[in-house]
Amino acid sequence: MSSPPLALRWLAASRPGFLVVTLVATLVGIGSALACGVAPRWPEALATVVLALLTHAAVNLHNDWGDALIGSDAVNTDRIGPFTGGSRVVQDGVFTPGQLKTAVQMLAIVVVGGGLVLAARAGPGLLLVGLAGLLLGWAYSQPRLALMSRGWGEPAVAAGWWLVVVGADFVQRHAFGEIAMIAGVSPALLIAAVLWIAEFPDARADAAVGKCTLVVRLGPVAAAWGFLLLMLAAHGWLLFWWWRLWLPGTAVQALLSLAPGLAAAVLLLRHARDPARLRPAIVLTLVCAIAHGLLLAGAFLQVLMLR
Ligand SMILES: CC(C)=CCC/C(C)=C/CC/C(C)=C/CC/C(C)=C/CC/C(C)=C/CC/C(C)=C/CC/C(C)=C/CC/C(C)=C/COP(=O)(O)OP(=O)(O)O
Repeated sequence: MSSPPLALRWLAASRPGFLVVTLVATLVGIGSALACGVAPRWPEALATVVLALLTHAAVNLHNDWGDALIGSDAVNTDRIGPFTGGSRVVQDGVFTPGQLKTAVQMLAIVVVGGGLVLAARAGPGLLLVGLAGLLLGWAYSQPRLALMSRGWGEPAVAAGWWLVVVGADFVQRHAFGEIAMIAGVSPALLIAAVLWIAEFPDARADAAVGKCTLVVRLGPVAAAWGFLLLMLAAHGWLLFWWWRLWLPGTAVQALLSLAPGLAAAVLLLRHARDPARLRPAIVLTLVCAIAHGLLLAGAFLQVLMLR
């Protein structure tokens, strides 16, 4: 059987399904600025979305490179594809680790170049955001720093996607926006929840190669309760700031994502020790994170339309 075209192979390696969370995070950031009355800058908004997606793709390829080096994906026989255990492009012989590294470097050049152009227009604050985000994405999988192996991977993921919301808002506003800083927290925590639940099927392989994620460190039962806590914290955060009138009245609709989130938590608590049965819970967590971001972005859009 002939293999798919090169472009499609690279697209598959970037794990396109997960890129949706980045698209949604940029929409939350752009929305928060526009809802505050900032006049839209559409070319910059488009550049924000494209650069953020390229950054996420680079981080995913870099992670496949890092996982290939430490061997976690190679020994992983429990993965629930396509959600856990990496893209497997190295293990399936599609690309070598060297090719992944070159692709990451090329994407990094494009992202830094594009980011500098955006920063020249929006202000130097974007350099801070961009640098912090790129460092987090790199340090997560870089074998010497390996945040993912030290129990720092989950906070790094939350921080990375919080920066996406704050950065997308900054590009529109040309300043740091408090609303984006507040609104970015719940989507960021829910994206960390996606990583958290995906660590359950991978835990055996991760532990075998010393990739001590929080799920490996806590063990399945405590980690399942931790997941529930994360769900409640994300939605509780939104409720708190909505109650304090910092978020628009329409933002309360984003609490609807608690339904799939709680369903995922119940399934996880039931099957924490039997991760092969977690596919529905992983899908529900993804639905929760994406729905939450879309409902929040939609809430900002409604404010704009009511003006
Ligand atoms: C030199 C200099 C100052 C440069 C700065 C240039 C600059 C301004 C760049 C910014 C460019 C951009 C994107 C501008 C647009 C405005 C935005 C959106 C700014 C945000 C800035 C930014 C770069 C944010 C990056 C955020 C991200 C996505 C960070 C990554 C976080 C992170 C640790 C992710 C890990 C995810 C992975 C791969 C998880 C899988 O892990 P694993 O457990 O191994 O699972 P599996 O086994 O399944 O593989």
